[in-house]
Amino acid sequence: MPGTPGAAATQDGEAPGRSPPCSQSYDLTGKVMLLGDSGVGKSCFLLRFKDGAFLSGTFIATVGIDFRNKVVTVDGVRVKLQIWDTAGQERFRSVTHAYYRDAQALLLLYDITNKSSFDNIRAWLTEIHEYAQRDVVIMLLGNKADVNSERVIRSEDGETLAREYGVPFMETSAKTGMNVELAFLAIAKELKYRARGQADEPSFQIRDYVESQKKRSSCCSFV
Ligand SMILES: Nc1nc2c(ncn2[C@@H]2O[C@H](COP(=O)(O)OP(=O)(O)OP(=O)(O)O)[C@@H](O)[C@H]2O)c(=O)[nH]1
Repeated sequence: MPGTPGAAATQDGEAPGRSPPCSQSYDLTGKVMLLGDSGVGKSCFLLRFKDGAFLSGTFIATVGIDFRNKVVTVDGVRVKLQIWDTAGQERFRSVTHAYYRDAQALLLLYDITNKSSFDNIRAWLTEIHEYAQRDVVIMLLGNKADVNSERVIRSEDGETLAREYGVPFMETSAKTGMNVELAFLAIAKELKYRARGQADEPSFQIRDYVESQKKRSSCCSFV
C-alpha cells in the first residue's frame, strides 16, 4: 500500500495511525507479518533485523501480537516496513487472523531442528489462503540454520515445499543474522516493484532475486 510520499513515519512502538513526535521520511509503506509455530524464532528474527541483536537462552512467548517499524532503502526508494510479530501459540490464532487481511507480505518460518514446525507449514498456508489477501507476498524461511548438528529438516525439503507453493525460500538464522536482512530487503523490493510498476525494473521476480542473492552470499555469507 503506497504511503504519502515524504510523510513522517510512525515512531517505533507507537500505535499505527498516531502522529509521531519525531519523523523519518519514507516513500512507500508496507505491512509484513511474521508467522509460524511457537518457538521457531519469529521474535528473535525481528529483533535481529530491527536492532541487530540476539538474546540467547531466553524464550518468552509472544502474547497476541506486537509490531516494529523499520525503513529500508531499495534502489533509492525508502520503504517503511511495519512488521507484525504474531504469537505462534494456537490460543492466539483468532487474534492474529484479524491482522492477515491488511498484510502485504508474510514471512512464514519453521525451525530446521523441529519437524512438527515444518509439517505445520501446510496448515499455515491453508490459513493464509483463507484469511490473507489473494496477492499477498509469501516467503518460506527455515530458521535456526546455525544449529546444523540438530537439523532434522534438509534444505532440499524446504526448497521442494516452497517450489510446490510457488514461493521464495531460504534458510536463515536469527542468531548469526544469516539471510535476515535479505528476507526483508527482498520483500521491500517486491513492494516497491508493485507500487512503482515495471518502469524501473521490468522483469523483477522475487524468487529469482532471492535465488541470485542467496548464491551471491553463499561465498561470504552474513554469518
Ligand atoms: N540457535 C538459534 N536459536 C534461535 C534462533 N532464533 C530463535 N532462537 C531461539 O528459539 C527460542 C524461541 O524464539 P522466539 O523468537 O521467542 O520464538 P517465536 O517464534 O517468536 O515464539 P512465539 O512468540 O511463541 O510465537 C528462543 O530460545 C531463541 O533464543 C536461531 O536462529 N538460532
